Amino acid sequence: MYAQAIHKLAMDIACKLAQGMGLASFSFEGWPCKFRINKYNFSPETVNYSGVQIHTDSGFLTILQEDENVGGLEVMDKSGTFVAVEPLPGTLLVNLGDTAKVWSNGRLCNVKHRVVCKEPRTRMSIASFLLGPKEAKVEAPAELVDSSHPRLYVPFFYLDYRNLRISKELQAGEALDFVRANSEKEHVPKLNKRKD
Ligand SMILES: O=C(O)CCC(=O)C(=O)O
Ligand SMILES: [Fe+2]
Repeated sequence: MYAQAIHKLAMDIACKLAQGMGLASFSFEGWPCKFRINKYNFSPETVNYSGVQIHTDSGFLTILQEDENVGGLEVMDKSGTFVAVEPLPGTLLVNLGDTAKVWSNGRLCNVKHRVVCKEPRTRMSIASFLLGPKEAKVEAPAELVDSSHPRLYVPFFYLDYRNLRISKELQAGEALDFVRANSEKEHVPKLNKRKD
């Protein structure tokens, strides 16, 4: 089954990322996946218009199966320039989200991206998101925190953070400012407390 295979792949990639950071025994058990099939009804009227506005993904990592024929995905590079991702049949594309940035204590980058209508053809994509832990808080493991790498973000529940992004309408990673450690913004304590 596609969903099972992609979930396993997402877990494998996450484990390899953790291994690469010296955390060979870190487990992503209990980090759920969510799947979304995107259909863009692009037409002559929508050419050059936005299909999906600039955003980061809120979870840990995303595996994108892009349309094999119709491009449109653009990824922002370090200089702030959008780079088009051309369709490449037989490949999957992986990008990291806000949760990866927090979990890695700022070492991994949450990539900004968007979809633009390039041509008047229907475009499909499948996005598979490895989100944040369901029961535990999102936080950098102790191994990634020391005096030269102080903890950058206060631990939070993934769902609270996702709701914060939605309520503040900050979809491109700016909501991370609200969970920054030593933030002078007042809203950190206002992250909704979970009832359980
Ligand atoms: O359709 C795409 O290529 C990207 C979709 C996307 O960024 C998303 O669903 O978060
Ligand atoms: Fe996305």
